[in-house]
Amino acid sequence: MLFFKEFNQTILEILILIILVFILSILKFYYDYFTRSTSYSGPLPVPILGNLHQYYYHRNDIQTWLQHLSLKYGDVFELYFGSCKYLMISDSRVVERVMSPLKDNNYFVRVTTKEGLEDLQKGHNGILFNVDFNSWSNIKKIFIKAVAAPNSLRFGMKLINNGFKDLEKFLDLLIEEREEKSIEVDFIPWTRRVFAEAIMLLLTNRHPDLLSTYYNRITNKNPDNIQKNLHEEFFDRLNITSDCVQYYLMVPSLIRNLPFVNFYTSYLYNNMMWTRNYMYSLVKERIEENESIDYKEKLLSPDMLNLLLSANISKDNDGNEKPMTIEEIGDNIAEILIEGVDSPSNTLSFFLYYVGNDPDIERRVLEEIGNTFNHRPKFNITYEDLNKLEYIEAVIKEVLRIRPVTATISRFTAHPDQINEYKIPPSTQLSVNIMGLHMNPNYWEEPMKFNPSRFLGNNEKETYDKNAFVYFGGGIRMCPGRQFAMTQLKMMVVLLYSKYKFEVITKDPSSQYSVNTQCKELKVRIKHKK
Ligand code: HEM
Repeated sequence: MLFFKEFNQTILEILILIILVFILSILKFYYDYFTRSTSYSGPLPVPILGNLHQYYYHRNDIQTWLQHLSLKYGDVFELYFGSCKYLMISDSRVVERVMSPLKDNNYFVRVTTKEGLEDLQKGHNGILFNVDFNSWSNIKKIFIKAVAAPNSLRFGMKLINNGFKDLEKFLDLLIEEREEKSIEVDFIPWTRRVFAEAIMLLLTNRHPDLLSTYYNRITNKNPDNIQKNLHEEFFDRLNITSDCVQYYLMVPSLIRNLPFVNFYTSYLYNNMMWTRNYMYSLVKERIEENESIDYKEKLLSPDMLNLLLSANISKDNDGNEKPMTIEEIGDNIAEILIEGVDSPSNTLSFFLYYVGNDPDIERRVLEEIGNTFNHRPKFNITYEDLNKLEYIEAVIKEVLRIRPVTATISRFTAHPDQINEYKIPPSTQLSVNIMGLHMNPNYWEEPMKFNPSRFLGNNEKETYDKNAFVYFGGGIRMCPGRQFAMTQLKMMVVLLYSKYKFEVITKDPSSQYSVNTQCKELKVRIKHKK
């Protein structure tokens, strides 16, 4: 009896001790929080999680949540992901400094080495998370040559043209089958496949046959019996890969490894590894191919994969330049594929949605296409033609103002800074709050209204504050694929609206899960134009 009494007593003491430690650590957390040196307002964080629980609560519409927070807490406020503090910025004066085009602007780095990136064995050697200026700029030069040089832009147009021809073939087959000569489809899988085929061909000279495999599956009586091919599987997993990187950057490993949470963590991690292994085998295949052809032929295919294979970008331990490893090359290509597929396809889907819901805007889009191409039934679109499409460009900009491809853009500062009234302490993680800027009544008249005409002024600087419009980011890390993306988008708009009439059925194609905008669904009825 006495033994049990003493045993219970000890258990009780241990419990009290645990509760005391728990209470003390909470008190310490809030003491540190309320006495922090430079403080901005923001939603109250909780220990370990910070504001992550609020983030996940609002995960279906992070952009609106961030917009509300900036209205509530001001143009510079704090948000905690785990114990990491982010300063969320939606003051255009701060953005101007943070997104300066100068090489040594103090804000070159996106994020510093984070345990999350290390846990993913994702080094800092690609474009997106590179912290070393020289290695980043070498890879960027290759990117510009393969994607953004005038020849590459023209080649990109040709690829979109070919992709559209395939799309047209399959849509026409579907339309012809119907008595009513129209078809209702979710447009997202189609548009995503056109862009994915184009960027894959541009970067790796490999045709992934995504449109034909998709058509075969949806027209088969037992679609579930038709297995996805490897390329399809890869592109379906790509946006999970992008979510995985965000998740590893934001969620501390302690939480990632908690029971039940670890199921989700493994799901993301395994997806990431699957896409990586796919990329690595693609690189290995190319190395074998190159070994079997002569030097002259190799020069004929200056795609990004070959350019990366022949460049000396990495450095060994003694600082000597050396070729990149298969893994480094694969990760580089995968990064660009992620950027190059989802951003344009979401933008095009939202374009169809907004234009389809406003007959006046639709009329102006059709008029511009008609006038530019003189109502020619068959035409070859040139790069110069695309530059004339001012109204369509304004609609694309307005889509990207209201539906930016990402809710935030990160920058890290090593040195302290003072930007107007804002003090930026050293080692601060900044995050440009895009919705806070794009929907800010200080910078935009009727910000909630979809109004492309706001971008039609003769001189952009006079009509809007360019630091309040960061649809392609800004400064030295600004999207290097922007011209390529704009060219492809305009081309798709011209081709689609010249041939088809669209009736938008989906009422709310709102964004989905995570900081990246994902158009969830876009049901449209498509028929031929008379
Ligand atoms: C509608 C289409 C697109 C939009 C709205 C878009 C937007 C963005 C934004 C906001 C950033 C961050 C910029 C910053 O940190 O300041 C970015 C970065 C990037 N984008 Fe795009 N993008 C698009 C299409 C593309 C395409 C088609 C490619 C490739 C072919 C691409 C490649 C990249 C790369 C490599 C980066 C990282 C740049 C760096 O860290 O230095 N993007 N993009």
